[in-house]
Amino acid sequence: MPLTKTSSHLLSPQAVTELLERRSAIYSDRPSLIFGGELVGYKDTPPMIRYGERHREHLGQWRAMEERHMHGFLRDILRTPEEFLHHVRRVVASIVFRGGRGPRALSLRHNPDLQVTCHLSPGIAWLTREYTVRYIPAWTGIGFMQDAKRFNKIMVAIRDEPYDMIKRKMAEGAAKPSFTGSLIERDANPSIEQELIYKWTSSVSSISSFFLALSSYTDVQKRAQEELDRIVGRDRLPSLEDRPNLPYLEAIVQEIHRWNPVAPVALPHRVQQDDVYRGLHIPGGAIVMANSWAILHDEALYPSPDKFMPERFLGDVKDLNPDPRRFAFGYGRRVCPGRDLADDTLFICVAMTLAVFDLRRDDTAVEYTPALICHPVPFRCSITPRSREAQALVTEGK
Ligand code: HEM
Repeated sequence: MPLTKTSSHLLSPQAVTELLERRSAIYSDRPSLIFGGELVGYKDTPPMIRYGERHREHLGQWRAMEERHMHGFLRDILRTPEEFLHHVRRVVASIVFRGGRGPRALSLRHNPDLQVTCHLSPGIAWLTREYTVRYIPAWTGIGFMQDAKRFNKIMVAIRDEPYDMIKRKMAEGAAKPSFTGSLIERDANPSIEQELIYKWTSSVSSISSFFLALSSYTDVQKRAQEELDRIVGRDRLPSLEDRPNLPYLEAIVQEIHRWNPVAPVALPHRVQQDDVYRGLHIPGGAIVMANSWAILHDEALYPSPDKFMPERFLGDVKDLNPDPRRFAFGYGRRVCPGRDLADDTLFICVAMTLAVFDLRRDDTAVEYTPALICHPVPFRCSITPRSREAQALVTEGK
């Protein structure tokens, strides 16, 4: 564990558990990020605010709404399968901040900058101590300052537009049920709710990974479809209630969280006072990064870590293959409050999609954008209905 005044990298489950979880009272602050925080506009979002400034709320259960949106997603895919990545973005946006689907989600269509977080390469986002960068005007033409200005504009639009629309509709009594709407109802103070929407890109990434993995590993796909046919049958779509009876699908969801984690180094934690871990002095103010990717790809914990192998979670070997959700959603008091929503959304997407579609890819390349939040590089994937009956389930809906 290399330690410096400014940053420490935790590479083992023991270190993240001991420091970020057991000692979370002092390891839950965030450092201030100049580029990714202030300049781009993430500064006052829940992931970036200093510890103790605001209280987080846990997300509620949204099963029926998730299933309804996911069914709409299947219809979209049936109509224009080649646009599946766009449909993924829209369904996640719909689940997080709107009950209905319509022009606002569509207005973001084909906007490459939507993947704003992809561009926050760790190198740039880590300009935490370079306070001078804040004062370099964009007109100097220095690349990242222009990027910051452009990203900031998009961030403000992504942040404010859907939220303002839901608020307006609620005032008119015309709002459909949505996650954001329910939060507004509970607390009229907009700060937390408004900003929760930032994170929906994380779920987009994990659902895109599902399409990438399952279209490449067709043997996994076949086994999942066999389980779905046996347990759910072919005359209805699966629901979240089926989840406990679908262990192989559950294992696929875990493997997606592990294989290419959305947030490979989680988000930085800042220790608030001097501390000692295994004889090492950790100075107050140090930035502590948990390298979740390294843990989730540790050969000693997950044998053949680069392979997409859901069956690793079906065995019961002590100390092997721990549930990756322990690491993929972050740590201690800053753990992701959207984890249940995100995990359910991923499960129902995997189950419904595989129940009715076959996925196939000729290309086997697996490439991700290097960033704080990683996405698969856009790829092609053929998506076809499994049968006439499956197609009818999508169009008629049961
Ligand atoms: C697969 C999907 C997702 C993954 C893998 C994920 C992962 C993470 C990670 C690693 C963190 C940092 C935790 C830490 O600092 O230790 C985080 C924070 C956060 N996530 Fe998620 N997330 C996902 C989806 C969501 C969704 C759908 C929402 C909201 C609707 C959400 C809301 C948040 C918020 C508000 C924080 C900041 C918490 C804090 O700093 O106290 N996330 N997430």
